[in-house]
Amino acid sequence: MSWLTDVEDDDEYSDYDESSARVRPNPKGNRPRTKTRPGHEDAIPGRVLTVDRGRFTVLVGEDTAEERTVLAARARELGRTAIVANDTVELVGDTTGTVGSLARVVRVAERSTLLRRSADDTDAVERVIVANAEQMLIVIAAANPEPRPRLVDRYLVAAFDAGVRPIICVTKTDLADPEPFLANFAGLDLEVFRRGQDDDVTELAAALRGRVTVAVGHSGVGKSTLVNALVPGAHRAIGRVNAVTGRGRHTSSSTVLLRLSGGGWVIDTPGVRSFGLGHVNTDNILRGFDDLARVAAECPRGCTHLPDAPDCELNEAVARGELSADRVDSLQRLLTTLVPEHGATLNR
Ligand SMILES: Nc1nc2c(ncn2[C@@H]2O[C@H](COP(=O)(O)OP(=O)(O)OP(=O)(O)O)[C@@H](O)[C@H]2O)c(=O)[nH]1
Ligand SMILES: [Zn+2]
Repeated sequence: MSWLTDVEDDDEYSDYDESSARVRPNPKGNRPRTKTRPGHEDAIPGRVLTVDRGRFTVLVGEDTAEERTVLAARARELGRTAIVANDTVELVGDTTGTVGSLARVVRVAERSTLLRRSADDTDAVERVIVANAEQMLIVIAAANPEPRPRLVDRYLVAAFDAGVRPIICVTKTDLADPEPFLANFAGLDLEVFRRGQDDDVTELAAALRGRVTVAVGHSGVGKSTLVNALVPGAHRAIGRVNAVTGRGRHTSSSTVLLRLSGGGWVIDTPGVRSFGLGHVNTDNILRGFDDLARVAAECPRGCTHLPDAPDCELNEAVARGELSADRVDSLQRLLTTLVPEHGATLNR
């Protein structure tokens, strides 16, 4: 299973059936269908900060003198449309944000990106985790717990599927040299940050400034420690790594947006440890590789682009010396995470 059993789902989902939160397969882009209804001309926009038991905390009037958080519930007319962290929604009713007030969400704006996961690799039903993120910060420890390339591959696939730019931060570089591990990703041209105990986070903070970044990482890698360094005052609970399992203990499980002091947001996803990739298709991954996608456009129909694929243009371009073997290797490794017998067993 790709999803730890000790993780609570966002309560949002327990009230609605799976079909409610799913997005229709859409190989041409990852924009979901959004329900828009006429009326409510007086509705005001806001950013969903948290989702909890059918209640949404929405930031209204962002960066203005009228900025406030408003508690809201889903309007009946919205039906079962998913509302997730960082969605832009429109509110009607009591939007004053005063204690005891409750507004209604009447619209969910079209999303620019959409991070999704399925329950496991064999499950094509997907759930939305975060909307409109621009970057995915993949947090991985140099040691304790040992870094696993296949886990990072899975995050990368989820990022490419979402249309989100992946970046990596290796923590605990005081414990081990991260370079041998990072060599696995050399062909991907990723921005990589390294951090040891108490190192400052100036460079990473600069890469996040003014952007919306969703942070993901396996338990115990030091994600909370990192988020606290990036967002002083965030007070994300720091766990202890179990000496036997090398895993941390989850202290909280709901997705939350944290504001960066220089502008921008970090979205912490304590409940999201890995991604079931049952909903992802090859084309979605290829979109993250413009240079290779252009070549692969000439492949035979239904080409898997794997090393054994007959007449695959990618393999042939490498053989002719026209494409970097490293880069095609990297793509092929990501594509193999979608082959059930590889992905499913390497999931945890
Ligand atoms: N040596 C070393 N330890 C670190 C570093 N960063 C975090 N730790 C420790 O690693 C342990 C786990 O850190 P957390 O920040 O709780 O990890 P997490 O990824 O948030 O894990 P959960 O608490 O399970 O969500 C804590 O004991 C931290 O003090 C680092 O750079 N070097
Ligand atoms: Zn091919």
